[in-house]
Amino acid sequence: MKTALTIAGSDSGGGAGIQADLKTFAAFQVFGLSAITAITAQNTMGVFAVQEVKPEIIAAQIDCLFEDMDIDAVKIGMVSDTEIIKTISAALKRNNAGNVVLDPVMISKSGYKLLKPEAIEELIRSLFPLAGVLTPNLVEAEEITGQKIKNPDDMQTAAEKIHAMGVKAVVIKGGHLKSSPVDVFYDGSSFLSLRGEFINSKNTHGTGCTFSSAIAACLAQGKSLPEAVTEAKEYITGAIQNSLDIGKGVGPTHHFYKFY
Ligand SMILES: Nc1ncnc2c1ncn2[C@@H]1O[C@H](COP(=O)(O)OP(=O)(O)O)[C@@H](O)[C@H]1O
Ligand SMILES: Cc1ncc(COP(=O)(O)O)c(N)n1
Repeated sequence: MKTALTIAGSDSGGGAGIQADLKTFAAFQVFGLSAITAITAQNTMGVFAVQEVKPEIIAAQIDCLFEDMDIDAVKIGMVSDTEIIKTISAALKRNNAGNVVLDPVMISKSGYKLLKPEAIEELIRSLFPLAGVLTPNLVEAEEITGQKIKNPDDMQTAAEKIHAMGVKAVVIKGGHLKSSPVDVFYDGSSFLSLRGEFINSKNTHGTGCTFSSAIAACLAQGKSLPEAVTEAKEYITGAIQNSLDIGKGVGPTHHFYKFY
């Protein structure tokens, strides 16, 4: 069986973070591994507390997995601060990690800062060069490029700017667009528009985590990057269409909608 590692924060509410990533890997029948960067006290209403994991424990989780197993893909989510980012970058380099999907998680849907603003520069410096693909949402792409993004044309310009910053490929997610959510993929040579219908659901907690993990699972299975992003878009669309009315706030998507 193929394996995928998620390096991310724990969401006690189960809809985002490590929990969403492992469920997604399982839905793709890829064996999931995890290195937890932070523990959040979180539910569908918000994030109430965060405890970051010590950098040496994060490094130990990553090292012991690579020492023991072949890891077919890596997804990176919440990375909190500069020290943690440097630690993850060094660990991935010394273990020659491949198929790295970097989701530059900055702010939760409920408005909590999951990345310290001063750490964005380090994220660009240390993790962008290791990423096979970066998956920012509109707000994150605006933060990274310093430009406003209002429509698919702006998304293409932003994708070119981000590619020039040293990532091999980028898919800018359009879930926050006013119009139908189109995601724009760019790998330095061609663009791909991943079109979707707007699904009128309040339960979209963890959509970005689920999408990036689905890309990692497809890469672990040996699919090409364009195939992986296309299949991940199909999967997240189905997961939102079948999303779950669990909790009082923004509920989770249904990771196992293909099975039950
Ligand atoms: N209401 C929606 N209807 C259809 N697709 C959506 C909707 N919300 C998000 N998506 C899709 O889910 C994926 C995650 O996007 P987004 O919600 O923008 O990420 P994030 O969780 O990082 O903010 C993208 O493929 C996006 O197009
Ligand atoms: C641990 C963790 N990682 C990522 C997210 C982002 O997910 P969302 O944007 O849906 O709040 C989150 N809320 N919690």
